[in-house]
Amino acid sequence: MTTPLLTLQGVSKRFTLHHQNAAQLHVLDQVDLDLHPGECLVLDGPSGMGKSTLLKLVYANYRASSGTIGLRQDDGSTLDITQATPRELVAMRRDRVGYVSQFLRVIPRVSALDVVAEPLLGEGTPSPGRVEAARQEAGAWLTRLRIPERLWSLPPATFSGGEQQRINIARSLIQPRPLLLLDEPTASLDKANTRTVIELIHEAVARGAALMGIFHDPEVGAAVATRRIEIAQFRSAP
Ligand SMILES: Nc1ncnc2c1ncn2[C@@H]1O[C@H](COP(=O)(O)OP(=O)(O)OP(=O)(O)O)[C@@H](O)[C@H]1O
Repeated sequence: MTTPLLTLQGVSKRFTLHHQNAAQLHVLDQVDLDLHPGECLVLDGPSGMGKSTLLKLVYANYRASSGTIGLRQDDGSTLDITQATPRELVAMRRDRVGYVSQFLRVIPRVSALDVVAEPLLGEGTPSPGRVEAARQEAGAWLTRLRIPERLWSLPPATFSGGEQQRINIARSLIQPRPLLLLDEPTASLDKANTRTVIELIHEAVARGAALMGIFHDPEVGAAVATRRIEIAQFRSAP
């Protein structure tokens, strides 16, 4: 077995509900989990059990109440995401971890093509050649995800839910990062685009990425999973 890319040890998450006299909501308790390159781990479990919360902890949208989340770096060292500085998190999201949620965070006045190309531009001011190459690549992704060319120059704010979701997928996958977190990436998609996303997931697994995802469509989950876990096992009594 390969060395894990991601290692969760004793990870717990409680929310403090400030509108309810600071009551504590215990969502995840003592999560121990390894994720290896070339795996697609599907999170199963009823609604509200903490599947999205687990992905958000790994992406550092939420801070763990306890435990460590280790992400192996290229030099063999480990970044503990729970302790990472803002600068380390920016670099982590740029280079190492992609996150596809159901919703696109729209950037005002930026065209769909540039929204998708942007992760390829890196830091600083890119050369015109680099911008052109990134746009070419973005166009290939938009074509593959069946976004009509007439939409490429428009900002995605007014796109349909399924179109926005495909822009989000292209933007999140265009840069081949080692870890991908997928929160219902096919929720608004038709059959043809769902099949394309399944192919993209298979390609990411084949290149050695590690994936962790939530799929409410059981057929999609079955098509992509190399391993599954039931998230309810990490629930504790409040
Ligand atoms: N920011 C937050 N503040 C307070 N409670 C939260 C917050 N985020 C999530 N929760 C609560 O944590 C619990 C788990 O939510 P989560 O979204 O992780 O569930 P899920 O398993 O992904 O559900 P679904 O399958 O319905 O998407 C829910 O009870 C939810 O209300």
